[in-house]
Amino acid sequence: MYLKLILLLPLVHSFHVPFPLLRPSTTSLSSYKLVLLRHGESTWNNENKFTGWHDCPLSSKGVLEAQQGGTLIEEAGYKFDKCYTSKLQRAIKTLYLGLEFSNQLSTPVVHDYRLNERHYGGLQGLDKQQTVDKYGKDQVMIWRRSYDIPPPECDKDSPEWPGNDEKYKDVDPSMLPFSESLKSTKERFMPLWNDVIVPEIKDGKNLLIAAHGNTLRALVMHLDNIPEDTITGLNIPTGVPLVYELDENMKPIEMEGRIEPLSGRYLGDLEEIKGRIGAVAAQTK
Ligand SMILES: O=C(O)[C@@H](CO)OP(=O)(O)O
Repeated sequence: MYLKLILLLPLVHSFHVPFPLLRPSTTSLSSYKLVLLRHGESTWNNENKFTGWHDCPLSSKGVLEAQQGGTLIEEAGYKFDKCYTSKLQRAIKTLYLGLEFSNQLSTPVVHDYRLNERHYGGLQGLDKQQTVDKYGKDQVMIWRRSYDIPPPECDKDSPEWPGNDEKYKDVDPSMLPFSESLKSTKERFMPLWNDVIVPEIKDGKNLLIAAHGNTLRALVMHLDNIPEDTITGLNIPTGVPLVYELDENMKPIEMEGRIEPLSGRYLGDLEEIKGRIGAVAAQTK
């Protein structure tokens, strides 16, 4: 009897393999899974304003997008052990709506400022199209999408400098930006990825990261080893779950239905997603 049980154990374990999406907390034998989610449309996205660290809420469309993102997660069967998000309400609210609509609201959540959007410096609050009219399309494109050129800085006494915001009172002020390029955003985020998130993934935890367009661009740039001159053309749509499978070295496995240069794949209708990606690009014409 005991012998039979012992012989059966490996078989019981192998039942996990064909249904990796349905398992609550362990990984398949071949890969780790990670789900990324950009927040739904915010009120300032809707008003076409540079947002950065400004803490505006989701628009009503953004709420719907986040709910739909949660439904897609539920339909695909993803369950999370833990979630990471920023200190900004549009990402936090998106995360909770995503968890609510995938029936896992009790999942533990970590809020870390290192997942905040790229700080847009002195541009925060300006209308994107008016900024194009004033400075020209090329200059604004450099501020929006160049890899290492930051927008002009905000002032130290500006409400847009996070050192003047209670939310960041526990953060060393020297770590709080006046403006950031994608490169400096990536440098801010990578220690959280390497020191905190990667060990949890390797420990077998299924994670959901709800963050922002530019922090997620920084993460996929790292995961997919995207060159600096290619990342400039990459935009992440609001509220669409992006699923990655990673090997034991945290290298992504190319998934079916992916949109290059990403190895991960978005959940949902590909044509609609492509339209939403194009809409982000078209915010400055
Ligand atoms: O304004 C912002 O903070 C970001 C994301 O909404 O915009 P962009 O896509 O122009 O970097």
